[in-house]
Amino acid sequence: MLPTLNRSSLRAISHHGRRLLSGAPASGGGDVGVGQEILEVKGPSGGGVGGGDKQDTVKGDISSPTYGVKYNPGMPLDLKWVESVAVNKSGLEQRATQLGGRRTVKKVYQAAWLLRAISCIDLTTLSGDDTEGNVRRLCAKAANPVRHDILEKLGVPSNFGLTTGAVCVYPARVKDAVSALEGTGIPVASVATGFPSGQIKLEHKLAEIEQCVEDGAREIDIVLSRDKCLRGDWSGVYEEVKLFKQACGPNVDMKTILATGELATYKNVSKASLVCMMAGADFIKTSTGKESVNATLPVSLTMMRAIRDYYDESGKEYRVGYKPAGGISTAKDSLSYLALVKDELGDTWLNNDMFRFGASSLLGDCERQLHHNAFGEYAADYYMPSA
Ligand SMILES: O=C[C@H](O)COP(=O)(O)O
Repeated sequence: MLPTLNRSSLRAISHHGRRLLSGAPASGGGDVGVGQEILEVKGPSGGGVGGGDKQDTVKGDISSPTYGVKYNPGMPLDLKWVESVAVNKSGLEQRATQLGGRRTVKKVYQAAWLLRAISCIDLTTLSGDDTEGNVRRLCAKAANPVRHDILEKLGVPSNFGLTTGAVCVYPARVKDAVSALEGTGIPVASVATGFPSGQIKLEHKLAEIEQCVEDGAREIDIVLSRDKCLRGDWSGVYEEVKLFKQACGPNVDMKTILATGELATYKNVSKASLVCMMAGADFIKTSTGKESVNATLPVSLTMMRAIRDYYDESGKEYRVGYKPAGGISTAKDSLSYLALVKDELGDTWLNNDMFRFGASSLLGDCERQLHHNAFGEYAADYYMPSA
C-alpha cells in the first residue's frame, strides 16, 4: 500500500505565515502543526544537553499552537550579559552526536516533515557563474519544488501551493529573481555587505543593502565583521549591525550571518548571536556556505539556545528566526535540524516565518525521498529535473 497524506498531515505546511488550505485562519490563531501527526521520538526523556542514557520512545503531537511571528525591535547592548555567556562544549557535542540515531520519522509522517522542510528552504544560488537564465530556472523550481505526479500520488491537493520559503541570490541577480518570481508571493533574499568575507568598507556595505532593497529584495542576509568578533569588539559589532538594520528599513527582514566556522569558539558564536539579536536581527544564520566549516548541529544548538535566552529575557516577546546554511544537502539532515528546532525552540519556530534552511542542493534530495515515499522506489537522476 502506498502512503497517502491525509488532510491533517497537509495542513501543517505554512507559507509565509499564511495557511494554505482553504478555510484556514490567517496567522495568530488555530493549530497549524502537522495536525494530528505523531513524531516518534526515541531518546532520553527531556532531551537536554548531554541527556541521560535511558532510551525510551515518546509519541508526541507535533502540532503548533500558533504560527511563528517574528518580532524583534532589538534592545540596548547588554555587555554584562554578553560577557557572562558560558557554553558546555562537550555537552553540546554529545547531544548533537546522539541526535541522528535517536529520532525516526517514517512513512507519511516523514513525507509531511519533508514537505515542511521544503517550505522552509531559501533556495540558493551564489556562484560566480550565475546568470539570468539559471536564476530564472531556480525561481521556477522554487515555485514548483516537487513534481506534480509525486504530490498527486501522495494525495496532496493540486491547490496546495507548496513553494520554497525564498530564493537567495547575489545582489547583482536580485532584479532577475524579482521579475521571475512576480505573482508567486515568494520573497527574494539577497546576500549583502561584501558577502562572503565582509571585507569591504562600511559605506559600501550600507550602499549595497540599500541597492538590494531598491531592486526588490525583501530579505537581506548580511555578514558579520569577523575581525570585530575575534577581537571581542562587541560594541563595534552591535553598532554596525544596527546600521545594517536601519539600511534594510522597516519592511525588509535582516538575517545576520555569523560565519560560525570563522568565530573560533562556541562562546563567540553565542555572544555574536546575542549581540546580533540586541541589534535587531530578524534571523540569525550560521554560515555563508563559503567557510571551510559551515552549519553543524552543535553550532545550531548554541544559536538556538541564544534565541531562547533572548526570548526569555524579553519576557517571551521578542522572537528571532533561525537559519542554518551551508552544506545541508540531504533529506536526513533536514529532519535532524527540524527535530532540533522542535526540541529547543518548540513548534512555534517550525515554519518558514521562523526557520529557514540556506541550501542550494537540499531540495533535490527531499524530492527524491518524496518520490520514494510516493512510488516505493528512487527515481533515476534524469527523472528529477532540478533548478
Ligand atoms: O546560504 C546559503 C549557502 O550559501 C548555501 O550553501 P550550500 O551550497 O552548501 O547549500
